[in-house]
Amino acid sequence: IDFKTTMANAEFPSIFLNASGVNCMTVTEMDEMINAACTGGVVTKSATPQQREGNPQPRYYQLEHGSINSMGLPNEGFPYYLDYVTKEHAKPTILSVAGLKMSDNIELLHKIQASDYTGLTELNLSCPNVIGKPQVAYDFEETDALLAEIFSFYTKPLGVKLPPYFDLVHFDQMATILNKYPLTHINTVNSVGNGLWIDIDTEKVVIKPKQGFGGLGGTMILPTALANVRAFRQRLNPSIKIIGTGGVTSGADVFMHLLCGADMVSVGTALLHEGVGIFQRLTDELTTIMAEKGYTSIEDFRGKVQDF
Ligand SMILES: CC(C)(C)CCc1c(C(=O)O)[nH]c(=O)[nH]c1=O
Repeated sequence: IDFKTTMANAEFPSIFLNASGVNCMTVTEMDEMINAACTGGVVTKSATPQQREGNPQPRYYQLEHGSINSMGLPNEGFPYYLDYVTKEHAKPTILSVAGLKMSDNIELLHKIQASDYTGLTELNLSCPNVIGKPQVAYDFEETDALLAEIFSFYTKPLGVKLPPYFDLVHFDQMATILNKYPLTHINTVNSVGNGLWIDIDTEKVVIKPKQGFGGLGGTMILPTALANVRAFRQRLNPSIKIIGTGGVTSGADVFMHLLCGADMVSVGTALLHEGVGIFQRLTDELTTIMAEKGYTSIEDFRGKVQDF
């Protein structure tokens, strides 16, 4: 079965990607993603202007049904990732960027615009905002202003990474804003923000940063991820593609993301646990489901989830 997907000027040989942050910090990890079977390419760790150590450890913890993290944007710095994605690779790259403040985002996109990189870029809108205001993606005016400024000069393929929303009116408000801009895609969802887990033997939280508050990933966020993929597919211009992220551990989960309208599917927590072999397994499991249902192409069912 042909799992090839085109987004903007990039042809991905498979629908599968890593979720930014997992298996994409170094050249070695990014090359491993590209060279692995059944991957469509690689998404870089969100790059900040300078290299960052990130938060003190423990900053990631595996739960029974997922994960919690407060990594703090550890990364090798923007030049490292721009250099990597500008080189030739066997599969497409998506350069993820995250400013620590508004001016960082503008500065990074000016640099990409001026660079030789012609591939896709993804702006992580979970980036922090001014103190006292929520992350940018939860500040609709700020998101609108940021995208307006970016698209006043940026002409290369650009998508945004979104946190989950939990109110139908927020889906309406965010989609109204996103539909104003020539985005290649959205990537939804980022981790479910500020969860908390406790080790009852020690009665302590399980990660050190932020008094134990961290983003949730894995199986437990799949219903939230599916809702966000479907809600935005229903609301966004068809020209804006969707990378479905969140809670994928099986071919059935991939099938649900695709039924909700995802064009590509990325894997985070399960990739960290299983390694890049997971992409062959997901491909095999999805192929089996499609064969059982008599589907010969993803177009036979993409976005066709039915109401009850
Ligand atoms: C949460 C931020 C540190 C502002 C952005 C980076 C990021 C992180 C991280 O580096 O802590 N973890 C996530 O699950 N998603 C993210 O987007």
